[in-house]
Amino acid sequence: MRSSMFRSAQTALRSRVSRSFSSESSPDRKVAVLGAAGGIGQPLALLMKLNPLVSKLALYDIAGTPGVAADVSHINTRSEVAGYMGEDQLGQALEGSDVVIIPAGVPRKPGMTRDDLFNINAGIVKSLCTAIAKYCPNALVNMISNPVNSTVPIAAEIFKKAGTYDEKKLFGVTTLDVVRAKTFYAGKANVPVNEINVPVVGGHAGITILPLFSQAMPKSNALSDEDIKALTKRTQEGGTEVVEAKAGKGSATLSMAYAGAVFANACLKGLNGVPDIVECSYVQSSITELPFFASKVRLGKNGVEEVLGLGSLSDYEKEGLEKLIPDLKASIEKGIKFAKEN
Ligand SMILES: NC(=O)c1ccc[n+]([C@@H]2O[C@H](COP(=O)([O-])OP(=O)(O)OC[C@H]3O[C@@H](n4cnc5c(N)ncnc54)[C@H](O)[C@@H]3O)[C@@H](O)[C@H]2O)c1
Ligand SMILES: O=C(O)C[C@H](O)C(=O)O
Repeated sequence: MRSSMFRSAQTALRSRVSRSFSSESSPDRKVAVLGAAGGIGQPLALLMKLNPLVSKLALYDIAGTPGVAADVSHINTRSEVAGYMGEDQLGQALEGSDVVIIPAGVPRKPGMTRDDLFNINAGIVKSLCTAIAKYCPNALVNMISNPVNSTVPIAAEIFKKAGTYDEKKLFGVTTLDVVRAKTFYAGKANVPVNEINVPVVGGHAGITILPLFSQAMPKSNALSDEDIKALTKRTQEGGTEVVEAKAGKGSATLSMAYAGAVFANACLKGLNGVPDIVECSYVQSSITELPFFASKVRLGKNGVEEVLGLGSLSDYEKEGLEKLIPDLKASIEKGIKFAKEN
């Protein structure tokens, strides 16, 4: 009698606990991080381990993942963690993935542009995307490796060649530009940083990064045209600011891991059917003459549900948009050419 009372009390307690951690009842989701032992990869692995929407976390790199995986796996959160090292284990890392995040590749040093990374990173992205097409063709791909303006078109071409391309599932991660725009705007306009929304459109390099401060919410009347120009320039050069401060030790890693985790979380929520998930991302697009463009995107069960338009732009932003088109076009064409020829 007492033991059956004890058992039913235990069952009630267990269901109360599982209700209070509603994530435990959210669907199983596998996330793979490719380049997981790197400067971005490690803190991103940590942040994804903290995400209750993740049930399996696969950490892949060419070296160093057993240690990172062992370390992260001791954290008492939902996901099971496994490390995979070397090409032989790439298939296993990818199989069954819902979201694949790619921060694999070399970072900039002072004096370099993101395009200077093309020669090395294009090849890395090509081989990783070839494996994605084979082992998890339905996964949402979050591309972080630079130059994003070219690596996303490369990925699209590789998937087309493999016959698995779905434009709804390929994303260039430009969230760090949004994170920066919000931080810099809050500092200047003296508004609470956690309430700010600023769309950033275009691409992810120099003048192709176009923050739309005219659409910033909450609005601030305290900013002059000169302030907006300075904020725009700082957002466009945010990556270079970090590269120079790190003085040869790489580029943004911690803020990028945060931004990557924010974007992956949005993808997971969309997959799980949470409504109204909108983030800026560099995706296949028809809102300008360019085949790829970053703008606000509504995320859903299949990835991109809707690519949102640009909204109304200030004259300064219209000018910025016109200027960025040839730059971004050239980077897209370079990526496509590489993928077609290699
Ligand atoms: N999209 C963005 O906003 C953004 C922001 C910051 C950095 N980045 C880019 O992210 C990339 C990574 O930066 P990082 O600072 O982490 O560099 P890092 O050198 O610290 O780490 C890169 C990792 O990639 C791994 N790697 C190399 N080739 C690989 C392969 N074939 N398969 C799997 N892993 C491989 C390396 O072993 C290393 O661990 C760079 O290209 C950088 O420019 C993009
Ligand atoms: O600037 C870089 O090279 C890295 C990244 O693209 C960034 O914006 O921080």
